[in-house]
This record gives sequence, C-alpha cells and structure tokens, in this order.
Amino acid sequence: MSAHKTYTAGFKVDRPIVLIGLMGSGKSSLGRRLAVRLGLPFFDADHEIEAAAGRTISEIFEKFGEAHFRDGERRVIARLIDGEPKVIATGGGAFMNEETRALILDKAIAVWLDADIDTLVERVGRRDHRPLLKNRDPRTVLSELAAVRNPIYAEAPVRVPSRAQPHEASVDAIMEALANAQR
Ligand SMILES: Nc1ncnc2c1ncn2[C@@H]1O[C@H](COP(=O)(O)OP(=O)(O)O)[C@@H](O)[C@H]1O
Ligand SMILES: O=C(O)C1=C[C@@H](OP(=O)(O)O)[C@@H](O)[C@H](O)C1
Ligand SMILES: [Mg+2]
Repeated sequence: MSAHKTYTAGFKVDRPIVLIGLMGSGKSSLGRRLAVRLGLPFFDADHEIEAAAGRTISEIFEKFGEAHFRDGERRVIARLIDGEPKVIATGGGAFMNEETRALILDKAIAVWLDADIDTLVERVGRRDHRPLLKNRDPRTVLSELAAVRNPIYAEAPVRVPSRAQPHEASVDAIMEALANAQR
C-alpha cells in the first residue's frame, strides 16, 4: 500500500494529483504552489521531458517533430504515476493521448483547470516557449484547442475554474474542490 496523507481541509491524498487543462490554465504555476501547500513533491511533465532529452520543448518540436514529443510525454507521465502521492503538472496535450488519459483516470486524481479564452490569451502572452503558439494567432489556436479538448478534459472528476485572480486564491479553490470531491 502506498503512503497517504490526510489534510485538515478534510481530504486524503493517496495517489498523484494530476493537473490538466489548456496552455496557460496554470498547471505549472499552480501545481508547484499546490504541492507546497500539501507538502508533496511536485513534478512538471514538460520539465521532465526536457531534462530527459537535454533540450527544450521548442527544440524537441523543431528537431524531431510533435509526434516524437508526444511519445516522450506519454512515457514520462507513465513513469511519474507510480502510486506515490505527489502533484504532477501535465502539458496541455498529454490528456488527449488515450493511454495517458486511461492511466490518469485510473491511478490518479485528475483536476481540470478550466480558464476562459481571454484569461488564457493574456497569460500565454507573457512567455514565448510554447511551440504550438509560435507562428499563429494564440487566440485562434487556443479557441480551436478548446473546442477539441474541453469535452475530453471534462472527463476529469474534479474541475476548477482558473480565474484571473492571485495564485493563492486559485490554490484555495483547488483545495476546496479536492475536499468536495471526497465528500
Ligand atoms: N491565478 C492564476 N492561476 C494560474 N496562473 C496565473 C494566475 N495568475 C497569474 N498566472 C500566470 O499565468 C501563467 C500560467 O502559465 P502556466 O502556469 O505555465 O500554465 P500551464 O502550465 O497550464 O501552461 C503563469 O505565468 C502564471 O504565473
Ligand atoms: O497544449 C499542448 O499541446 C502543449 C502544452 C505545453 O504545456 P503547457 O500546457 O504547460 O503550456 C507543452 O506541453 C507543449 O508546448 C504542448
Ligand atoms: Mg505547464
């Protein structure tokens, strides 16, 4: 049996918490803060892929193509989901892979960070490290991805609106949603 922690907020964590959602929804920045709050280790799947490849995500896309990146992403997430309680931020496309999605739904607690397009566009504009947004209008790309992906993200048992507000308020919302999901 793996370790588990019970929190004063009223829920127990006996498996990984996996954040899913579109680019800019806050998986990486909120995931790190959620892990601190819960006293759990944090892993960013994108970072793990970069460390394993010795290249940035943009370089992997450029040199080897998206399919190669997706294969690495699938393998990294399978390695990270080992039964231990932790917080994992996925990249926005990870949950679209059927095998990855089945694994997350079976062995982890999936939390969908759901932000509106205006919020996403504002947030992704702060950095330029996302290859899918490089040569196209971010609003158009994010709207297209939302139409395809949101119905799939909706399979997550926990959904949290990711609003334009301070990070810690969003972490509060995630904690509350996790507690509600176990009531
Ligand atoms: N309440 C909030 N929730 C999430 N991100 C926020 C919030 N407020 C500001 N941000 C900023 O928006 C960006 C979200 O990007 P990131 O965390 O990398 O998302 P993702 O990993 O889902 O693509 C970061 O720069 C983050 O600091
Ligand atoms: O949505 C996607 O397909 C992607 C999202 C990115 O991660 P974030 O969602 O953390 O930005 C990263 O994995 C890659 O650029 C592809
Ligand atoms: Mg991220």
